[in-house]
Amino acid sequence: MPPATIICIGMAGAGKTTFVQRLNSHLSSKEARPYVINFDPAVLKIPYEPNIDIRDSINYKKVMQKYNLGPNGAIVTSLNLFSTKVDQVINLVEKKADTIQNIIIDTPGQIECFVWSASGAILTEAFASTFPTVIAYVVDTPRTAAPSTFMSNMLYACSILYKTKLPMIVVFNKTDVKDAEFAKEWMRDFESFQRALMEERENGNDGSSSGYMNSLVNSLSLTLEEFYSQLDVASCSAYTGDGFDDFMDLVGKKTEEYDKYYLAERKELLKKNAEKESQRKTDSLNKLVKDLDIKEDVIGRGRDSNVLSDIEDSEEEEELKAEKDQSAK
Ligand SMILES: Nc1nc2c(ncn2[C@@H]2O[C@H](COP(=O)(O)OP(=O)(O)OP(=O)(O)O)[C@@H](O)[C@H]2O)c(=O)[nH]1
Repeated sequence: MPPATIICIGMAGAGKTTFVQRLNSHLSSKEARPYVINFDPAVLKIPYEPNIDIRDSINYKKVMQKYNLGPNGAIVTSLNLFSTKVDQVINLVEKKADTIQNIIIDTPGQIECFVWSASGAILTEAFASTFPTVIAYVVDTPRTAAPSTFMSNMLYACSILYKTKLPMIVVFNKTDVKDAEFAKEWMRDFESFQRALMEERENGNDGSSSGYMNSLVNSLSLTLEEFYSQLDVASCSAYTGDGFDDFMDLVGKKTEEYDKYYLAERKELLKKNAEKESQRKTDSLNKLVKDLDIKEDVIGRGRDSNVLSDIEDSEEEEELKAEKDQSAK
């Protein structure tokens, strides 16, 4: 079975890097050492030993200086430069594919730099079309305890699901600080979330007492109900290691889902893209021919092979002639 890829995405400080470190040691302790990749060019120190580290090929500080960029621009440019090596990255991982069960990917905290950049999409696509791939959306549980923050975070997760079109597990991290039961309850029971929102509004904590905000929040929470129905939720503490067995069970479930639904969709998408690309090439070739006013018979299809068959024919004729001459003698 090909190894499952877990792409860890989450807001800055949600605990992605600590989560990757804990997951790495959790799997290693079960003698299922994963393949770990760091795609965050700006991180100073990582508490695990990655198999592939973007920082080995790209110097983020130099990118900043050379192209005169700010922090986010430099992350995007570093990812762009690195994405040109994506084939080599996939080759390296494929060589190890028989000996590993999981690939774990750490991404930059500036989600938009990864999820909404062309290079992030290229890297994600490359993995998703080679291995079963799952998104682990890491959430800072204590910092999402307010209903309006919770909703913003879930809308973000929803947009990532929409963009990547990959199976997703929402990981409520830092449960050693705050239990994630409240969040699970809000996801299960729409009314309990509405009540919490109402309380927040009555206490004047969300700063949105206008009628417009009320109706917007209500309709958004209904939209999220549909989103939750497709989600799987894990609660973990990257500090204590709690919840990692459950998380890995969900990865197994989502991998099956990937094989069942997403893979077929992906193949269809890749096929459509290939068709589009081939159509684009034909169109631009036709345009070029038209622009250069080249006559069609000059670029007639099979022209090269016609020349080849001529050579073969003439060779055959030569051989036949030689045979005839021989027998005549
Ligand atoms: N209490 C507690 N703290 C945690 C946990 N996981 C991470 N942290 C802390 O949260 C802070 C941020 O953790 P990181 O792992 O650096 O978070 P990140 O999402 O990788 O951050 P960026 O790379 O900046 O996006 C650090 O101080 C961690 O020690 C956890 O499970 N429990």
